[in-house]
Amino acid sequence: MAGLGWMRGTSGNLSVTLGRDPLRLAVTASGLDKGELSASDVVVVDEAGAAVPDQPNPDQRPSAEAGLHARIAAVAGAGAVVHVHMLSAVVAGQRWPEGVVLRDLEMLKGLGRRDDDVMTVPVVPNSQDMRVLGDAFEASFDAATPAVIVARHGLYVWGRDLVQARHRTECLDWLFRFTLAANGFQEVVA
Ligand SMILES: CSCCC(=O)C(=O)COP(=O)(O)O
Ligand SMILES: [Zn+2]
Repeated sequence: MAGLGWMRGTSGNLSVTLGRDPLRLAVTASGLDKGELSASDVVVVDEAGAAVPDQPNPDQRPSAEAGLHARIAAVAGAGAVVHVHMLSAVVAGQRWPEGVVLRDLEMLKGLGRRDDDVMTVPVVPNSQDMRVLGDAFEASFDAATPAVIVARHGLYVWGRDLVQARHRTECLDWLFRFTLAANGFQEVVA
C-alpha cells in the first residue's frame, strides 16, 4: 500500500484485532514510515486506543488514530483495519460529501456486493478527537459497507484480516477512480 502511494510521508496506519474480551488491537506505532515497518513497530492498545501496560517496546506511542481503529473493530467486528491517505478517496469525498455512490460495477464483488448493487461509502468530517470521529463513524455505519471516508484526510477500510482489508482497499481505489473519471475528473486518475 505504501508502494501505491497511499501512505506518503508517515501517513496511514494499520491494526489487527488480537482479542475481544477485553478488546485488544495491535496497531502501528505513530510517526513511522509505513513502508518500512518491522515486527517491533506495533503497540498493543485497548478499546480506547490507549497503550496497555507491559509493551515489548515501551518507547513507541500508538498511532494517533488508534482510537478509531478500536471503535471500528468494536462496532464492525473487524479483524483488521487499514487507514490510507488515498487521493482518489479524498477527492471523491470532497466531490460527494453526502456519500460516494458506487454502482453497477463488477469490482463491487471485491467488497462482498453484487455487480448490480449500489454501495454508498459514507463521508464523515475530520476531527483530531478520536471519540468525535468514532461517533461520526458509528452514526454512518452500515454493516454491508466496510469503509468510511474521512473528509480531507483519508480512507478507513476493514475486513476479517489484513489481506481482505487490503484487497478491499485496492478495489475501492479502482471504484473511486472509475467513478471520478466517469464524472469528468479524469485528471485525478491520470
Ligand atoms: C502526515 S500523516 C498525519 C497523521 C495521519 O493522518 C496518519 O495517518 C498517520 O498517523 P500515525 O500517528 O498513525 O503515524
Ligand atoms: Zn491519517
